Amino acid sequence: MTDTDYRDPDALLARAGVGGNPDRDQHFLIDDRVLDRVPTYATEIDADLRHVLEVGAGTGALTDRLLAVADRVTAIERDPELAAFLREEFAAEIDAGRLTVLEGDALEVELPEFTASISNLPYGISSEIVFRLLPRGVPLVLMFQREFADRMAADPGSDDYGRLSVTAGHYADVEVVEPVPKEAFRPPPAVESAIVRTTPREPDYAVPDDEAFMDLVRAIFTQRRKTIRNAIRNTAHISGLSDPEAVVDAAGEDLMRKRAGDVTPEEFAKLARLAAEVGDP
Ligand SMILES: C[S@@+](CC[C@H](N)C(=O)[O-])C[C@H]1O[C@@H](n2cnc3c(N)ncnc32)[C@H](O)[C@@H]1O
Repeated sequence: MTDTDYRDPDALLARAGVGGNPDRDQHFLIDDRVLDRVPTYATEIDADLRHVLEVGAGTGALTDRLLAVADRVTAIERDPELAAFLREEFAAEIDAGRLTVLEGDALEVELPEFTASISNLPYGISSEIVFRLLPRGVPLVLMFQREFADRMAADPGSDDYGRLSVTAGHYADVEVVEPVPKEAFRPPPAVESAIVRTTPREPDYAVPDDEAFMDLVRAIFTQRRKTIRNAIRNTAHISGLSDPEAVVDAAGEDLMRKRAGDVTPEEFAKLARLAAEVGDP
């Protein structure tokens, strides 16, 4: 907790003249205690936040807290009225060079270099944005739907384990740090939420190409009930493998007998490496 005098989230909503539109993925955080805690999950692992990226800044209730802990913040907001409100409300911080408001779709704007992302995300873009942010190798503190958060943090062998868990687990240690009830938002979303923190780690099992790795994982999980051997064979047209048999032969019998839900990120990385070495032209 901090004694900084933050802008009141209700007053921000009133000044912005918005009520939150679920059709536009707008659920604003109004619980001061949650708002205060969100940045601390990042400062616990990186006390010196130089440049924070916030995706979906809304009326700026979280932006305000981020400016208190970071040297600089870049806030992306798609809604033109909210972007205009942010530029007006935070004019002093913008003039001081501490805040940049990027108006546009976070999946399309060119992302700056940043040292952490802390965001109460629009849930409609959770998957795409997380696959964009994870390869940057910086800490992420992101609010998701609870079910998405659980899938992201799932271990091999559990029902929730899938493409999302593999990709996240490859780039970072993933923790669900706080469940957040619907009442913390206005309007309340239909489902419970949770804050996830990812702490990047240099995998000791590098992949040659992030995109090829993600394509391979996605392809194999389309056949999660099949053995990896058959999944590799059946999905070469999706993963882009030119010589799936060479990968199957090189990967070893133990791995080929498993199913996707039991394969660790490290083993997927091994497959991606083999694919680059023997399976591609
Ligand atoms: C869940 S609200 C969070 C708002 C604010 N950060 C808060 O905590 O109160 C998500 C925000 O993202 C914006 N948004 C929705 N889709 C977006 C997209 N594709 N790119 C950027 N912003 C988006 C919405 O307009 C909304 O302001």
